[in-house]
Amino acid sequence: MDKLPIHGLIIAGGNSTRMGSDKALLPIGGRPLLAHMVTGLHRLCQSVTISAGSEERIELYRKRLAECDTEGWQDVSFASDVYPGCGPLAGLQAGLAQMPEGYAFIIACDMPQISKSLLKRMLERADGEVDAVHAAGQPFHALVHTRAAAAAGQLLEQGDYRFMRLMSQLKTVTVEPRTEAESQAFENLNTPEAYARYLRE
Ligand SMILES: Nc1nc2c(ncn2[C@@H]2O[C@H](COP(=O)(O)OP(=O)(O)OP(=O)(O)O)[C@@H](O)[C@H]2O)c(=O)[nH]1
Repeated sequence: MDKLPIHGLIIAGGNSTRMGSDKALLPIGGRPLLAHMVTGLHRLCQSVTISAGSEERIELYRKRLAECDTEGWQDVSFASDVYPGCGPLAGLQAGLAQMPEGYAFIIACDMPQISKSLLKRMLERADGEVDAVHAAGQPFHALVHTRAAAAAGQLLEQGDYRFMRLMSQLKTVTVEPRTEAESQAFENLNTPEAYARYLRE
């Protein structure tokens, strides 16, 4: 399939407190979840960036990905947080700030069920004028223009770390899932129960 004219960003610098171990490294079919996420994004996007938080985490992820079948995606980029410890908004800011200009497809590291059909409908609404295209109440599996890095940085400077606060400041349009499969794109593996359920299904 032809790649879409977007770049992929995986936000992956969290603490995985609810899971109790690093979500990005959860084994699925013998490979870490992060490798599945990179493969999924690489098929759809021009490039893949992982916003991994710290330099230590970047080294760990680089090493773990290098152990996997790369399926052609040796060219993954990494970003470290400029505002460490400030949550997903800091991950978004760090990633967007170093990505090629344009729309970035933003996904959390614990969302393995990327929906190509939903993404394509989101892209149809990304006309260059809107800053972000997302489903109501959902910050991830969304398109955000790289110019939003500035507004994210301003919020972080003010000590406001709320991701949806950024969305409320941007010019956005919403695109809702139409099918069960599209809705599943928003499911996170953020607890051991969610992970066990995903492995069973
Ligand atoms: N780069 C970066 N990513 C983050 C940060 N905090 C959370 N994330 C990522 O943002 C996404 C959504 O965050 P959460 O689901 O709350 O992840 P989490 O903080 O690891 O999980 P909990 O500790 O259980 O709340 C996940 O993919 C996290 O890896 C951060 O400070 N920096």
